[in-house]
Amino acid sequence: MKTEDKSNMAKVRIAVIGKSNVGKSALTVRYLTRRFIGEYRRNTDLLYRQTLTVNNASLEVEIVDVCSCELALFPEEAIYWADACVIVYDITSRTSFSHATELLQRVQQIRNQMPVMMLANKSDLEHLRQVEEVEGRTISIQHGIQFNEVSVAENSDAIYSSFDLMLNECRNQQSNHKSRKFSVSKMLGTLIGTNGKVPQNPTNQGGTVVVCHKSDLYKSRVLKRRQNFTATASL
Ligand SMILES: Nc1nc2c(ncn2[C@@H]2O[C@H](COP(=O)(O)OP(=O)(O)OP(=O)(O)O)[C@@H](O)[C@H]2O)c(=O)[nH]1
Repeated sequence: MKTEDKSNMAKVRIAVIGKSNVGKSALTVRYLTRRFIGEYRRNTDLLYRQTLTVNNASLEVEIVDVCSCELALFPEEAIYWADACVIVYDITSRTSFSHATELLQRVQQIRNQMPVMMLANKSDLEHLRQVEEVEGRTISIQHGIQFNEVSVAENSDAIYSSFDLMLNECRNQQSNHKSRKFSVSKMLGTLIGTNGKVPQNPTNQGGTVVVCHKSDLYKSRVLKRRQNFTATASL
């Protein structure tokens, strides 16, 4: 795709959060590459960038996989940076469910219009289950968000359908916002003579995986700089 085409492409940023070891990295890589990788580098936040086709339209997606965000280190910067948020817990860990519930409340306190979904991972480990599906579903209904139980290891279809649904929701929000912004800039353009043209920055091409240190992510300037990062790292 040409750079000039890509500069008009919709872009969605997603923050994947949840307690350590729930499968955030495995989920992100599964969604983007269809592969399951058992072990990942710990204590590292990862930023993934990839162009996807969702509902026959290209979309530039950035996903930040925030490593083990304990409540004391609530990833506020990542939540403000993101257009949508995925909260993950592990059905074999009740503490990860309590943690996810607290994260959900805090996310909705600071970004109440942001699309959020909750994924209950490791449904293949039924014999170790500590959290019933109905518990996750109930809390999600109470907060008006999407919920699915999945197994990243077993490649549940719901991983793809739920991410796609959330990306569509973001795109719709953005196009509604854009059309409102367009009418305002058009009106201003008529008044000051710019014909409503808003300058746009060119965006990068291709899929990218950026490895960064956990502490860096809380500095928003670092995230902004990374948007122009082109080096790749193996998964
Ligand atoms: N059985 C099973 N194991 C899984 C599943 N998803 C992830 N795992 C395993 O769970 C462990 C943790 O996965 P990660 O993706 O590293 O978890 P994380 O949430 O990113 O962990 P932190 O980096 O510590 O925050 C790994 O051993 C994965 O192989 C799943 O669906 N089923």
